[in-house]
Amino acid sequence: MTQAPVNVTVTGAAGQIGYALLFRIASGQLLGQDKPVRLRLLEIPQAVKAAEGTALELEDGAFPLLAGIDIFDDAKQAFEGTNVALLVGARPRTKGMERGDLLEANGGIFKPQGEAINAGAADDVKVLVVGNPANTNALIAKAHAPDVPAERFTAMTRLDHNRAIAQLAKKLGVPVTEVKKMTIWGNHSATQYPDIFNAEVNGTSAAEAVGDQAWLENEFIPRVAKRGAEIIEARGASSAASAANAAIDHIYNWVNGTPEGDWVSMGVPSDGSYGVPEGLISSFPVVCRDGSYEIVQGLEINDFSRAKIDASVAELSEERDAVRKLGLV
Ligand SMILES: NC(=O)C1=CN([C@@H]2O[C@H](COP(=O)(O)OP(=O)(O)OC[C@H]3O[C@@H](n4cnc5c(N)ncnc54)[C@H](O)[C@@H]3O)[C@@H](O)[C@H]2O)C=CC1
Ligand SMILES: O=C([O-])CC(=O)C(=O)O
Repeated sequence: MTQAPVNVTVTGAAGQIGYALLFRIASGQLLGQDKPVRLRLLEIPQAVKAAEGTALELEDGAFPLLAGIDIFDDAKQAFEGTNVALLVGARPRTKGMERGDLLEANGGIFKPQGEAINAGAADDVKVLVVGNPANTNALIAKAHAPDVPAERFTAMTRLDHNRAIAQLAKKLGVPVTEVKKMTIWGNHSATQYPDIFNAEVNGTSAAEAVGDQAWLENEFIPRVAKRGAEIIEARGASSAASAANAAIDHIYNWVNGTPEGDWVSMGVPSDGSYGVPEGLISSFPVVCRDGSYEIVQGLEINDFSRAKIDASVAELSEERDAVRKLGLV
C-alpha cells in the first residue's frame, strides 16, 4: 500500500445512507482494493456526536485501507483537498413545505458546499450529489464552483438504474447480469424515464423480449419511478442501503470505468445531447474510461421515449427556473 490515500468527503455522515455507505468505502468498495482512503465527514453541529460514534465503529472495523477519519461541522474544512465528494446530507421535505421552500432550504446547503468545493477541493475532484432533489442540488453546487470543470458535478440516478435492471430481469426470469445497456433519462423523481428500448437481454432487444407495452407503461415505468415511495411505505424509512450501494456503483464506475459492451446512468450536465438543454443536470447513458465519462451518442429515441424524456426534462427546467428566481443559480 504505497499510494497516497484518496480523500473522500461524505456529507450527512450520521444519516441512514451515511451509516450504510461509510463501511463500504472503508472496505475499499468505492475506489478499489488497491486504494487507501481518508474519510472526511461533514455533519451539522447537532449530529457531530453521532458521526463521532460511527467513526468509533469504523475504527473497530480495523479496515486495512482506511488511513484516517476527520469530522467537521464546517464545509470549507470538510472539502479541503477532497478528491471524491459525496453530498448526501440534504433538507428533507417536511409537512406543509412547498416545493419552493424545499429548493430554498437546499440552496442554503448546496450553495455553500459548492463554494467550499471551489475553494479547497483537489484539482481532480469528482462530486456526486445524492441528497434530494439531487439533480437540482447538483445544479446549485455546480453554479457556485466556477473554477471546477462543470462535468465533475453529477447527480445520482444509479439507484433507479439498478432498480430498472432488477425489475426487468425479474419479469424475464433472467439473472441481472444478462441485462445490459439500461438507461434512466431525466430527473431522479417520479417523472424519470427508464428506457428498455435501448436495453439488451442476452444480447437482443429487451423491449422485444418483453413484448408487452401494457406492462411497460402500467407496471415497469411506474414501479421503477415510484420505488422510493414503495420502500418508504414498506420500511417506514427511505431507501438507505440500496442508495449507498448505488453511490458506490456510481463512483466505482466513474473512477475505474464501465465494462465493455455496457453503460450506466448518471445525472450529468447536459451538452445538448438528445435535445436536453445544455447545462441541465439530467440522467443519460454514459460510458466511463480513465476517470472520465462520455454520454453515449446515436441511440434511437422512438416517439414514446421522446415524450417521456421531454416530460422529465421539462420538470428539470422548471426546477432550474425556480432556483434561478431564488438567485441560487
Ligand atoms: N438520489 C437518490 O437516488 C436517493 C436520494 N436520497 C436522498 O438522500 C438524502 C439523505 O438520505 P438519508 O441518509 O436517508 O437521510 P437522513 O435524514 O437519515 O440523513 C441526512 C443527514 O444529513 C445531515 N445534514 C443535513 N444538513 C446537512 C448539512 N448542511 N451538512 C452536512 N450534513 C447535513 C443530517 O444531520 C442527517 O444526519 C435525502 O435527501 C434523501 O432524499 C435517498 C435515497 C435515494
Ligand atoms: O424519496 C426519497 O427520499 C428516496 C429516494 O429518492 C429514492 O428512494 O429514490
